Amino acid sequence: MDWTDYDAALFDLDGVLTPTAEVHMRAWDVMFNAYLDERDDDQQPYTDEDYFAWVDGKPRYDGVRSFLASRGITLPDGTPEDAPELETVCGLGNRKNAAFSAVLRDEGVTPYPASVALLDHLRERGTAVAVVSSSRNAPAVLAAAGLADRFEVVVDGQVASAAGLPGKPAPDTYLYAAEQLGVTKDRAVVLEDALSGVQSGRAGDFGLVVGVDRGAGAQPLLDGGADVVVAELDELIGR
Ligand SMILES: O=P(O)(O)OC[C@H]1O[C@@H](O)[C@H](O)[C@@H](O)[C@@H]1O
Repeated sequence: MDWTDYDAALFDLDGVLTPTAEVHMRAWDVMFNAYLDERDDDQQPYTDEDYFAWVDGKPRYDGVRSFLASRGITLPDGTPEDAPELETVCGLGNRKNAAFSAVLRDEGVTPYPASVALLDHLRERGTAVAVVSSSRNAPAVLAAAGLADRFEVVVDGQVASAAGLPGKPAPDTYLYAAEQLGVTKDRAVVLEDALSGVQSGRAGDFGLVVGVDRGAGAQPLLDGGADVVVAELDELIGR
């Protein structure tokens, strides 16, 4: 890869820099299956395919809404302050968050070594870097992974909501990060593991969209808008 063509790398976090997409995935599975069991309308279980199709990469409550809609279920939105016991979109999202936070607290996070190798390379060559994550937990995950001081710009779920930016697959959070770094979109690379994430990079017309296949599948990522798909980020170390 020739980095002289680019001024910045915009990284998704969960599943790109840290193996936390797995933790999100497990927490969603436990929460949605418990919820579907509670209902009396004979729903099929929630599966990993449901995660990749409806939830992966999206902001918390958008993921809940998308999955429920796929099953013909509509709940009141509620508000982000809703208690986890409430049967609302926000209540269910917050139920899942309790499970995610417990794993983060008990197990910590180790970043992918190959991703840290690419960050080291970009630091050496002076390429600007930002994190663009749908997650409201991104600052806590970055801190737990020892990566917080690597990024000057972090656009997470809280920042997006405060700035009124629509989440992935809309391009707005990535465009906002590029603007914060003072780089143009054609000189910026988006790195993403989720279908909604590569769609966001494509919709923003960025210089390069890199898909990282952590389970979404290389072909779906290419079809969604990735220019190239890699298994590990150190494949991108180059000039
Ligand atoms: O941590 P939060 O705010 O609930 O965000 C959830 C989402 O954060 C994203 O980064 C993950 O890719 C999603 O899969 C996850 O569902």
